[in-house]
This record gives sequence, C-alpha cells and structure tokens, in this order.
Amino acid sequence: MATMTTIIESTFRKLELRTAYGPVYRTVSTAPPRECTADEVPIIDLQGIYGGLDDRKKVASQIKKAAEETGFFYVKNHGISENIIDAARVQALNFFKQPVETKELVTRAKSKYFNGYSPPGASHASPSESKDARETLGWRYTPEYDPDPKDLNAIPPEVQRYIRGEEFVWEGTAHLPNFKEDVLRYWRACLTLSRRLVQIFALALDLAEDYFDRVTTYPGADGVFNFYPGMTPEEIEKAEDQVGLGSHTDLQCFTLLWQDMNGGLQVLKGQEWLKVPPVEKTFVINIGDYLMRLTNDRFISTVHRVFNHCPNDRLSMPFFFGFNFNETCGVLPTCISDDNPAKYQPITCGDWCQLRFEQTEPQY
Ligand SMILES: O=C(O)CCC(=O)C(=O)O
Ligand SMILES: [Fe+2]
Repeated sequence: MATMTTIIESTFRKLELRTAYGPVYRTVSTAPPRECTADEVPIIDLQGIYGGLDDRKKVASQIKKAAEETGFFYVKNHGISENIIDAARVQALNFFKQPVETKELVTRAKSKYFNGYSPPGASHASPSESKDARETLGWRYTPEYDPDPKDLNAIPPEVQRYIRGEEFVWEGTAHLPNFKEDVLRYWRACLTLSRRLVQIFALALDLAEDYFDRVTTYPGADGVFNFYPGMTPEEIEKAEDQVGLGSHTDLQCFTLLWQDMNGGLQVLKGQEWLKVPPVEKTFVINIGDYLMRLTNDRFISTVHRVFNHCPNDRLSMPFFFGFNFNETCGVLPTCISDDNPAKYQPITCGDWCQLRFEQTEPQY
C-alpha cells in the first residue's frame, strides 16, 4: 500500500528594509503570523517607576530583558489617563472622517519637515511590499507646547535650528472643536511618560538615572495618528499582500504605541511573524534604530508591520521619542569593552532621522 507523506514546507521571501544608510535585506517566512507568547512580548507593570529606587530598578531590569530579546513589550499602569487617550482617539477619528479637501488643508506638501497629512498609498515603508494603505497625520516637537515649560526667548540657536514642529498643522485643523487641545494633551502626556522612561532606560543600561536628561530637553517627540481604512468583503478577497503599513523599524530611541482593539500589528522574530494583539489599557513600546545604535546593538530595533484586512477601520497613535536633534551621541560607555568595541560613529538623532525620512516619506 502506498504511503502518503505530507510535507509541510516553509517558504521564505526576501524583504527589503529601509535604513538611514540605505536598504538592508532580510529573509522572512511567508507563513501566517502566530500569536506571540507572554515571554516574547511581556506585559511590564510601570507602577514601580513612580516608586523608590529599588522599584525603579526592578522595572529597569524587566525592560532591559525585553529590549534585548524581542525589542517589543507592553506597559500597563503607565500613568496616562484613559480620558486623555480617548479624547485624542475621538479627535483623530474626527480628523480622518473629513472630506479629503479638508484634510489637504494640512497636507504634507506644505511642510518643510514632514509634518501634516498624507493620504492612503502616499507612503511606502518597504519597497518589497505594497504601498501603505494607511493615511496619516503627524506633528513634531515644538518647545512652546512642551509640558516642561521653556523660555522661548532663551532657546539656544543650535537647538532652534533642529526644531521640526510647524504651526500649519494646528492652523489647518482649527475648525475642529478642541482638536489642538485634546491632541496636544495626549502628546504632552506621552512626552512626560517618555522622559520618565528614559531614566529607567538609563538604569537598564547601568548608567546614572539622569544620564539622558541633558539630551532630552528639546527631544525628538513626533506624534502620529495612523488610520487604516476597513475593507469590504470583496476588497478583502483581492487584498492579497496589501499592507496597512509595510515592514519597517522605527527611527529614534523608543516608540509608545497606542493601538485600538482591532489588531493587525505584526512583529518579526527571527524569520517568523508574530501577532502583537491589542491588550486593554496598555501601550506597546518598541526600541528604535537610534537607541539600537547607541547600545552597540544590545537593545534591538525590531521590524514590524500592520495589516488591516478586515471590515473595521483601525486607528493607532504612536509617539516617537528621541534625543535632542542637535546632540551628537556615540555608543554608550556601558555598551563597549575591549572585546566589544563601538561599531558605530557618533551622529545626531536629527541627522539620523533626516537620512531615513528622505527615503521613506512621500515626496510631493
Ligand atoms: O499602527 C500600528 O500599530 C503601528 C504603527 C507603526 O509602526 C508606526 O507608525 O511606525
Ligand atoms: Fe513603527
């Protein structure tokens, strides 16, 4: 009698990723993503960062482990109130549901520094995947709105040269009641949390807790709303490899990501895609390329992407945190040794981001 053998073959494909210094390639599985485990993407309780030094160190050691292993983790008890998040969420939806001409009032074409609105299909995160189906609104750091108040007449000229926020974003949305207030309240809360977290990251890297304070006075602090339109059953049928946002790594030190309850975020672990599903009352945090570089690759900036092949619209609200764009930073002293010399030259976070933005962002 003939025996039947089932051969389960994994197939792989080549993925092109953009980096500041040009494309890199990864071989990845084409198998459907599997669920992540609680070890791979742990939920870290941030309550301890508001406690004593021992508590802060405990959180730091959990963050260190997650940053070295997957580069992605959830945080709960993060201190950002549900009201603040929900008001921003509602305003984001108010913005995206406007007619396209109204959204174009803040078109990215008006921007010198990649602020504003870009429509579905305008960005193309990975050249080896489809264009991105998401539409997006972004705004960047402005000292005037910093929760840590600034004397606007005393901003050092070298800092001023690297300020990337632009007022047209708020002018062109002024017709939406409380839009600016609600959005900036969320952005400020994210910035305040990030400044606390960067101290915990310093502990995690065996540095003094205030080590990064000096380079986060006028930090990279990019707020973004991503809207992934839902699809009809016919569209889903034909969607194939249509990405919501193609495979990429984030640019700066770390990202706080709020995602709605739809799901769709995938993270690359080795050659395998993992689903990182929404968990109520959490943010996802992931490491960005600049911090990976500064840690001599100890902390990992992990490739991720989004699919939204479903009838529901999906919304996410990432906040990208980095160092003052004018500060030149090299590999951290605790991440080098005689056996492990610095692999990278110093660069400013601002120049680093600019190199990547020029390749990724839509050119009008
Ligand atoms: O929408 C998401 O869940 C992820 C967004 C993201 O990765 C990004 O904007 O860089
Ligand atoms: Fe991202």
